[in-house]
Amino acid sequence: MLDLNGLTKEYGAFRALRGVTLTATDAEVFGLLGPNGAGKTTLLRILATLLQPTGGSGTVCGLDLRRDAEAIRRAVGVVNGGMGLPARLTGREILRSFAGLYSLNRAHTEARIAELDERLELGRTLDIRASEYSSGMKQKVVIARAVLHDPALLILDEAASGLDIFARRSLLDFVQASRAPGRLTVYSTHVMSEAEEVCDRVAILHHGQLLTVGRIPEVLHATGERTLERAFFELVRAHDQRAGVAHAV
Ligand SMILES: Nc1ncnc2c1ncn2[C@@H]1O[C@H](COP(=O)(O)OP(=O)(O)OP(=O)(O)O)[C@@H](O)[C@H]1O
Repeated sequence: MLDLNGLTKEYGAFRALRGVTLTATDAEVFGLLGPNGAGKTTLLRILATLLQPTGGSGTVCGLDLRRDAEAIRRAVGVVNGGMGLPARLTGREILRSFAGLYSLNRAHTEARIAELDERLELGRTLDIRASEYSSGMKQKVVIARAVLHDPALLILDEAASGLDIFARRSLLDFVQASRAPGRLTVYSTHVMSEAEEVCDRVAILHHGQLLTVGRIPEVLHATGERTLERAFFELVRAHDQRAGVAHAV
């Protein structure tokens, strides 16, 4: 489903990703964790083919990140914290206009909107303009728009940031329910409790390098810690200590 081999990304002289190798299978929620500036958004943008890697290779749903960008875009849905919506349109109009981009027919679109209304409790958001949305209402429509075409890979990048506890709960429940054959959800966050709740496996990225990839109990066991947050601190600390030693030699 997702197969990355030594992916690198340089912005000028700055190395944002330093050889990322990982695989993820369908029917799982895969967590991408890391402190600010770790390279999470860079990696997710490469998966969505919004950025080209500088080196290495990778496939999404068997499609090549470099050669098959257009096909990958049809197979991917993206949600990030900063997405905008056209202020003058209602939720239903926004979803219908997106359906047009994906060439979904009218009957399919209406059935899908009804299904997402039920799953995401879109309610009033469908019939009032986006300019009148609260941030939780906005995020629901952003998510509905991202999954309207039933993408094989759903990428959520800090999707819960800025949401109140109700909207956050409904997002996490939606992610929990997203596991299905042929579907992979990649959930990026720096909030460890969210990852602990919804992710089956996690990768911890720091300074563009993967410090670990595994099921959460394996990560806890390997670090001897009780919580993912403690395991995260320990892995980052140990890495920085080794890097400090390496710099000092
Ligand atoms: N267009 C760019 N040009 C130069 N440097 C960039 C660019 N985009 C990102 N970077 C740098 O690459 C590094 C990784 O950024 P990225 O946004 O991928 O991290 P992140 O893990 O998503 O961080 P955050 O949690 O703060 O969003 C950062 O040091 C950032 O400053």
